[in-house]
Amino acid sequence: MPFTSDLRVFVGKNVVLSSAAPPTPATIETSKSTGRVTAVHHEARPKGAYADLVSEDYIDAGDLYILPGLVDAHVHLNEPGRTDWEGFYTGTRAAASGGVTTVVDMPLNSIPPTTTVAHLETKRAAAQRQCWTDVAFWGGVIPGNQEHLVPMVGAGVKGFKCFMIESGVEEFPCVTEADLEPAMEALEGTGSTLLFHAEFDDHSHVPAPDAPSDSTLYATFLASRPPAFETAAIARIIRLQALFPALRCHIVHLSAAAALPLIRSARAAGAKLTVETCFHYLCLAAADVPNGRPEFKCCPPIRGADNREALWEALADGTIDCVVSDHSPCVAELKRLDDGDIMSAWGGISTLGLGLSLLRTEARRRGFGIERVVRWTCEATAEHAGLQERKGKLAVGYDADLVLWDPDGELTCGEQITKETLNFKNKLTPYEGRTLRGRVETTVLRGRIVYDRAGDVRAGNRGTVSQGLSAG
Ligand SMILES: NC(=O)NC(NC(N)=O)C(=O)[O-]
Ligand SMILES: [Zn+2]
Ligand SMILES: [Zn+2]
Repeated sequence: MPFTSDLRVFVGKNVVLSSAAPPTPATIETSKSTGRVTAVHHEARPKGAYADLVSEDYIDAGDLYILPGLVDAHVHLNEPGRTDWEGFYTGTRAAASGGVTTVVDMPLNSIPPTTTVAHLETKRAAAQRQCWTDVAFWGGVIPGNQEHLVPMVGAGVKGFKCFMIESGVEEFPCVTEADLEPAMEALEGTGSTLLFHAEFDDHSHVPAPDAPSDSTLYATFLASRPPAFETAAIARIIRLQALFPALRCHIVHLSAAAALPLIRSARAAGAKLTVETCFHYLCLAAADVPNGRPEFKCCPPIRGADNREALWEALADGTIDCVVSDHSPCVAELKRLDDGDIMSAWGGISTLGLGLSLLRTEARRRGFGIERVVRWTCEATAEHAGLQERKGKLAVGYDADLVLWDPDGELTCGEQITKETLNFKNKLTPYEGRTLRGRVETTVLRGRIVYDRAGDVRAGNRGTVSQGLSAG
């Protein structure tokens, strides 16, 4: 009987179930009560095969592709404390509008930062009933919080971020090796992961005598955070990791291609080292950054076009595991839009909800199929965040998190006046005015529509907040 059926079916001609195969016809059966995938058939079954179902439970994607929902493993939602920069409601809504069904929140920029179990609970409480996606949390390692780390693992954080250079917010100081060693020792046996903001100024870098000094020039900022900061940090990480080989170490937001040989040789020697880069390092280049535009400021910086292409090669060969947004917004005043002072502006780029279209646009130009994009933004990020048993692909037992996606649809990022496609809170982004190819039409979280481009986000279909080892 239709009214008693627990079944909801998604059917498509072009379905990417995982990165293992290019788009193929498929039928995905889901349970409305559990929100999970219950069966996958490798054919597009007609409505007649499900005669009992009411039409809203038989969703035919037609010419749209069906992809797994993205897992964005690096997002700063900043609530509580800096909710005017971004919050759970607006941030996850922006995520859902871009096909992201899970975000993993960074431990800093909120007040308090996620550095104790009590602070984690404060953040979870703030997130309740606000989220359009599933949300999980990274913890933080700061000087002096080492006794809080193992309890935070027990409370469900997916790993820990630390900084090797100042973070930009005083509540989240950077660590020295003296802080790191006990933290790594404490974490080594837990199965957790340590994430490094890998920039370190060992003062070996001497600025060129003709280095620019005008603080509105992008070149001034670029010269102030050279690749040597990243290579020095990564060399230290590799050296430290050798002391704690069972602890997986992860480099967040890699920008400098100069560090790739170090990473390759450490991995070849068996180091448990993983790496992410960001949409902006793959889609932008220093020469395209206008002066006086701090929307393009992030740390480490966007470098040259050759560097960008070397990052693509490293993605292709698996040296870089995954791609994330590092959505780290702030209010307009701190971006110094009034005077364009990039040196004083907040470092962080806003991208949440644009990543799939951005990466697809650039990947296609380089000959990569959509299944590779699924690898880098769904599967590998789910693995990195320890969510790979429920998230990142469409298979029996997995959450029914999926995206109906138009490969040819145009997405214009924020027209000057309406900025209507930018769903995050502070509508400042380096992509403003760009037209991308590939557009999310509908986002489904655990079998329920949470975003529909035509109808916008539907009230009442909210995500839930992670309480434990899965995002849900
Ligand atoms: N305090 C921050 O949010 N920093 C972030 N800022 C960037 N990436 O510019 C980051 O992840 O390091
Ligand atoms: Zn960072
Ligand atoms: Zn970040």
